[in-house]
Amino acid sequence: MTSSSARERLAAARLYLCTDARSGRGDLAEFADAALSGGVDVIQLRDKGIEAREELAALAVLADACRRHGRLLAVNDRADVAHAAGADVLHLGQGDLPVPAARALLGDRVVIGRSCHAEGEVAAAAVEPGADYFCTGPVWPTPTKPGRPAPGPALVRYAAGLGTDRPWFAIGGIDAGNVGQVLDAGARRIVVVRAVTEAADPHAAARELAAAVRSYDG
Ligand SMILES: Cc1ncc(COP(=O)(O)OP(=O)(O)O)c(N)n1
Ligand SMILES: Cc1nc(C(=O)O)sc1CCOP(=O)(O)O
Ligand SMILES: [Mg+2]
Repeated sequence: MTSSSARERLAAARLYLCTDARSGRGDLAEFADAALSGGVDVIQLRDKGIEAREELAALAVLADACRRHGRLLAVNDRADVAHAAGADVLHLGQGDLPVPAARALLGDRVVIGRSCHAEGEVAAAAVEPGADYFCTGPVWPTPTKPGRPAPGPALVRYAAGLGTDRPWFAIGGIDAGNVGQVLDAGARRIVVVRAVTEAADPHAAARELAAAVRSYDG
């Protein structure tokens, strides 16, 4: 895949899933198949504290699923792991590697994203050289990111008001019951964790979210 096609596919993505290595009650491949066939466009392995060797093993499972479904594989935090896994995407938070350092390690092929939690961070990420997309959140307080204050839908409205061409996603506390509020605030792309990883039927959960987000297209 060329770098431009990964960027184009990231721009076309509407539903981005972060999962740990244990989702699917031990059958990560089955879980990934269910989520991807339900409409997830990007899967990130987000498993804080996992050892690199174990992380690479889980990424190999997700990479195989992404290849079969033609979707993007994302790595959280670590440029070395993204390189070793042959990932399409690296996601960096405000406290992670600076974008130029990651870009120097990964070259132009890999899509790089940034987390933002305040207006100033959003304004900076919208023009930051080397960054391809950004995320705003948490929209609502979430146990997945304990202790992270939630700027709420106001930050989504701020990002939408910038009118930037750079792709951006809303994240934090989003599920099928409140996704309409996020879309009404101006988001056209979302990231979820529990709404799919903790769903009794991950395929149906992904399908419902993907349909909701895509219903705001065009
Ligand atoms: C797609 C996506 N958006 C935001 C985050 C959060 O990144 P960060 O703030 O670095 O926090 P951790 O996830 O590393 O705990 C993300 N991982 N992915
Ligand atoms: C990983 C993460 N990052 C956030 C941010 O605001 O950057 S919120 C978050 C957790 C989102 O999990 P859930 O969908 O289960 O609420
Ligand atoms: Mg991080």
